[in-house]
Amino acid sequence: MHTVEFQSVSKSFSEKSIVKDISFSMRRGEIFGLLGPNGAGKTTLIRLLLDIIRPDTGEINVFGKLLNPTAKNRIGYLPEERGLYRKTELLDMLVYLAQLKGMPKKQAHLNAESLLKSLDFYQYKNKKVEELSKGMQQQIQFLSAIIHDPELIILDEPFSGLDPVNTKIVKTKILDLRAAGKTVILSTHMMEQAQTLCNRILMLNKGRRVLYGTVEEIRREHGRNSLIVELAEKEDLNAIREISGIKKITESGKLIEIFPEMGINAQILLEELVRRTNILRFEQSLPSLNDIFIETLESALNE
Ligand SMILES: Nc1ncnc2c1ncn2[C@@H]1O[C@H](COP(=O)(O)OP(=O)(O)OP(=O)(O)O)[C@@H](O)[C@H]1O
Repeated sequence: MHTVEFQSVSKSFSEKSIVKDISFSMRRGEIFGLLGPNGAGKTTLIRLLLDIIRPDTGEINVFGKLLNPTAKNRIGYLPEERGLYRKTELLDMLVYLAQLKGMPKKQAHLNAESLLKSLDFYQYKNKKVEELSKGMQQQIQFLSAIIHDPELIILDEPFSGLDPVNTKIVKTKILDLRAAGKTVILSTHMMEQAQTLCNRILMLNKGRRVLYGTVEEIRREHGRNSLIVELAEKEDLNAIREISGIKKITESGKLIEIFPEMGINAQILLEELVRRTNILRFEQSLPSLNDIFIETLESALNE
């Protein structure tokens, strides 16, 4: 069973098509990246998923069924526009939010205490939200999205406004959620975070699906099919030049990058290299998600 499944979903506002025939599915226990430039339709897609707006056509299933009020209590949402009860004390607010999602008060209390402790915020439990720094408020907002122990957690730009230390803390929390079998949707413009955290991604551009798959698959598909090799001895470079099927070799210090000719598999080339030279290290050169993001948008511009 998929945690979330969109089948040919489309949505227009005032006859302007915003989400165009989108299909994808999400598995339990994965971090799913929702990527795309400003205005691509990511928030609209999240609103569709949360049943805040309805699709014009297509079907959305959550936890294997059409979205219903019980399912909504199993979802946690950190919206892009933040909003907390500023005059309320931390612990009380978290308990209240969990109860709103159907959790009994006693359990809500236990959860709130445990989460506050996990971020080392327990000492602030009786502070009002407005007395906290912006970064702390941001983290409290994150906690308020998971206070009721949801199975599906939607995080819209969870790192915005956080310094590197707090970014790391939130990142660790997201990984903990995945380890606990939760499904996490991460909508972000921070490609580095998406690359390291996400199992799979969906990238939208102008409401259309332009990339979809595992990060690994997508990086390989967009790979340059080149090899980066560290040689024990520089003289080996001459031996490499004698290998047929190599289009180009570039050098950068101890590392060389070898570009095979069209139709030549990098793996076969590697076997030849190992036979003829003393290789200390090799890796297949893969583009970053950031490079792929830019390349995909640029090629869409030229269409
Ligand atoms: N309720 C609405 N009525 C009319 N147009 C809307 C509505 N909601 C969204 N849009 C339009 O849909 C498009 C996609 O917006 P959306 O907020 O989904 O993009 P996004 O990918 O989340 O962007 P960002 O990264 O900037 O947050 C935008 O052009 C926006 O103006």
